[in-house]
Amino acid sequence: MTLLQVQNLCVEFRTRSGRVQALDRIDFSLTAGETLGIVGESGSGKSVTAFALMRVLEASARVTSGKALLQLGNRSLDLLQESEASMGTLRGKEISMIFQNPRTALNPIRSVGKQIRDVLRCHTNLSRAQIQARVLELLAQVRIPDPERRYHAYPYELSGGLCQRIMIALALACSPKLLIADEPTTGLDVTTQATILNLIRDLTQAQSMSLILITHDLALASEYCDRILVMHAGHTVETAPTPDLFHSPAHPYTQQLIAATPEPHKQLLDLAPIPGSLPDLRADNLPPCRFQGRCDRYDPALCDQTPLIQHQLSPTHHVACWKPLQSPLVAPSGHESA
Ligand SMILES: Nc1ncnc2c1ncn2[C@@H]1O[C@H](COP(=O)(O)OP(=O)(O)OP(=O)(O)O)[C@@H](O)[C@H]1O
Repeated sequence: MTLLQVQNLCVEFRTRSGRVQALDRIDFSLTAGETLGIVGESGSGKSVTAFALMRVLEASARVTSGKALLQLGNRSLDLLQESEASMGTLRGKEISMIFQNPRTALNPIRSVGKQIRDVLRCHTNLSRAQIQARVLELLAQVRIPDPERRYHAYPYELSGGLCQRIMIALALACSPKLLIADEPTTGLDVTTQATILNLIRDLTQAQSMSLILITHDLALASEYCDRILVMHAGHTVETAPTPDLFHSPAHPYTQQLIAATPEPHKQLLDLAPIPGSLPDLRADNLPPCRFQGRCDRYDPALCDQTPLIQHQLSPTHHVACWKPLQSPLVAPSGHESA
């Protein structure tokens, strides 16, 4: 069953130096209980996608088109159209987010136990005693040692790893249907990273939640995600089940990302850096394919056609490229297969 359907999502920022077209026609869906990885280099639009879904974009941002349909029972809500009051109810209860830096996401002047208590007070009808018990249960679930004592701790008294566990407890307090984890292990050491990601995976699986895991690390996404969506410069360039993406990448950017991803058998010199950089998203006449300036398969006669083509390689594998590395299933009507 589809839990979330994002269609044609476009977001821009107004800046002094012009309009930044941060997201352009983002499309993806997520089924109940599925883990979707959103990967791409810095600036590709991963966080803006998450903020748009949570409706926490900053004031200079504007959603210029699109839908984000969240299925709750037999109700379908468009997250981009819901009132602020309705979003206040949905956030924390039905959709939650774990942010990159737990120290800045947590309230620095409130004890962590009280912060979890606040979420439960806001979204449940539990009694005072039940809330207290649930907070301790959540602290134990995210494996905080000595929950009774840590309840009274302030974020500055806890390590980065413990703060991230508190964020997870806050996000999962009301068992939302969808959890968005935006680079949840930024700034943590490798061992703590694995512990935090395993914790997120175990808790979301135990509650059959859907998870969107945002990361620039393709290797990490391959370990934790059922499906991967690759973003480049505000475009969705490829979506596929994780094994398909690795065995038969269809977009040249995905292929380059895989070649740049460390693996146990690869030497440092085997890793191929991705040439070039993201295009300037302030440009008024961005090319239809935003990867063309970095692509060795670029053919102006084909690749400058607008709009950018969406090829289907299998029912679950899609690529936005005129010259994909794999043959499409069927050429879309009106187009020759590239
Ligand atoms: N406040 C802002 N004003 C102007 N442009 C912005 C603003 N915030 C984000 N952008 C632009 O939106 C684009 C997408 O940014 P986003 O933060 O989503 O990237 P990201 O893929 O999450 O990167 P990172 O991995 O570094 O978090 C970038 O080009 C960025 O410059």
